Amino acid sequence: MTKSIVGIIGGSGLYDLPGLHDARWVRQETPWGAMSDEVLRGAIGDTEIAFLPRHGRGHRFSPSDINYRANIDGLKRIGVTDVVSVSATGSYKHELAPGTFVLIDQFVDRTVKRESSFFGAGCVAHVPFGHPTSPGLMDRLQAAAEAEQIPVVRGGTYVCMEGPQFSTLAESLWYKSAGFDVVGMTNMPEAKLAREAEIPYATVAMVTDYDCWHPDHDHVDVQQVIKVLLANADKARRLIARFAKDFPAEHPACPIGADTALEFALMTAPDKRDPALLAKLDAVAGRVMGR
Ligand SMILES: CSC[C@H]1O[C@H](OP(=O)(O)O)[C@H](O)[C@@H]1O
Ligand SMILES: Nc1ncnc2[nH]cnc12
Repeated sequence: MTKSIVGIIGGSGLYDLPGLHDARWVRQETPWGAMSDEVLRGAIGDTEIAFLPRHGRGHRFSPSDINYRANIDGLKRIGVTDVVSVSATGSYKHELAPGTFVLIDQFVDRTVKRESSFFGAGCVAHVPFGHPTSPGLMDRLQAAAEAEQIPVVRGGTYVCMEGPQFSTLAESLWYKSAGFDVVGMTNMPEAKLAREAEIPYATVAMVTDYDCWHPDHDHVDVQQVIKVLLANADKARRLIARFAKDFPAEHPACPIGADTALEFALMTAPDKRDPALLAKLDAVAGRVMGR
């Protein structure tokens, strides 16, 4: 049996998680460098929680500067079995108005300058990623939302741009015409790395604006984003608290096998693997090393 530890990665506007018992901020070292911040450890009900503010307390890291590998590796070292990301996003759909929560089921990665894999020269791996978020976690988030009477939209495509500037009008119209639902700057490569680390991942996207395509909203600015974030932060915390409280003590197997993603993924022959890289992969790939 693997004991559940629920990881929450808080995005813009969500830099702590009040209401944890036995709460303490804990520093976690990783071979990939520094995490965005210390991790807030504690519990909600009987469920152990590890909360990480993605941009660091005080919002110190821009989306391109976040050390996503350190963040995911650090959570893995702590024993986190499942991760929920809470993220601010722009919307490409009239019906996904500011204040709407969307459970993301697909991503499009438009980032260009981020380390997006733990693997590479010396140990090559290809994990399946057709379904990047875990339907098991989405079911539980949906149930938590229903219990808290928080409306959520199930399913949506999140396009991840590099930023930090918001989109041009041409980009915004392009993403909208492609059928994407929301835009953000952070969930890639985070979700890819979680999959490589065999941690089921889900995203609650909080719509904060209509980006710049909307005829009544000429451009997006941070002030407007923060206003919507603050108005919805309480709702997000209630959703997370209920989700965590109802989470099973034993890690529930991911229905799409995100927690065994490395099973057939390693390509490099055992005798050709680079010992230095293997040493760094002890947490992420320890389960399958030596095969
Ligand atoms: C403050 S608006 C732009 C900022 O917010 C989102 O971050 P997160 O996903 O961590 O909530 C977006 O991706 C940008 O980083
Ligand atoms: N319009 C937008 N574009 C990119 N990231 C965002 N985060 C919140 N709103 C956003």
